Amino acid sequence: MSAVPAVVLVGPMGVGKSTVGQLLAERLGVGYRDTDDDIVAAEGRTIAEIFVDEGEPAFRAIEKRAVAVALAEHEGVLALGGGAVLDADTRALLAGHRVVYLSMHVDEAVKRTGLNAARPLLAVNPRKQWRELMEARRHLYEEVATAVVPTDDRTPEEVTQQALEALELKKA
Ligand SMILES: Nc1ncnc2c1ncn2[C@@H]1O[C@H](COP(=O)(O)OP(=O)(O)O)[C@@H](O)[C@H]1O
Ligand SMILES: O=C(O)C1=C[C@@H](OP(=O)(O)O)[C@@H](O)[C@H](O)C1
Ligand SMILES: [Mg+2]
Repeated sequence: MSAVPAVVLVGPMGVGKSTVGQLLAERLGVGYRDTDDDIVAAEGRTIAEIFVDEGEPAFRAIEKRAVAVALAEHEGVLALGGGAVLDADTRALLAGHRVVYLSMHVDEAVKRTGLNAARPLLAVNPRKQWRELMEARRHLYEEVATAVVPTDDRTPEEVTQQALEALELKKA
C-alpha cells in the first residue's frame, strides 16, 4: 500500500495533537486517524492498562507497528502518540512526510494534562516528568518536523489555522 498522510502531527502529551488533528482534517476535508486510538482498538485495552500490564517497552513495540501501518495506509491527518518519535525506525519512516510539531511550554502542559491517569507517564509529579520528557525528546520532534507551530495562548482553532499557514495549505 502506498498512501501518504496529508499531515502527520507530533509533539508532547497534551499539546493538542488529537484535538487539532480532528479540526485540521475537517478543514482539509480528509479523514482523521490517531495511532493511540488504533492501539486501543486493536488491543481492547486502554493505553494506561497496556503500560500497567506490560510496561513501556511493550507499549513502544505495539506503537511502532501501529505507526508504520497508519503511515502506509492513511491519506488524511494522522496524530501520533507523544513518544512515537523515540523510535529511530519511526523517525526514518517520517522522513519525506509533511510533519507538524505542535510545541508548548511547561506551564501550559501542566494545565492541559494535570493529574491525568490516562497519561501514565505524567501520573506522578507532572511538571518534573514533563520537563524530563522534553529534555529527552525536544530534539527528536525538531528532527522530524517540517513545520513547528507553538500552541501557547492559542485556541485549537487558532493552532489549526497556524498549521495550515505553516504548511501553505491555506493562505492567512
Ligand atoms: N490550544 C489549546 N488550548 C487549550 N487547551 C487545549 C488546546 N489544545 C488541546 N487542549 C486541551 O488539552 C488536552 C489535551 O489535548 P489532546 O488533543 O488530547 O492532546 P494530545 O493528543 O497532544 O495529547 C485536552 O483537554 C484538550 O481539550
Ligand atoms: O508521550 C508519551 O510517551 C505518550 C503519549 C500519549 O499520547 P498523547 O501524546 O496523544 O497524549 C500515549 O501514547 C502514551 O500515554 C504515551
Ligand atoms: Mg492524543
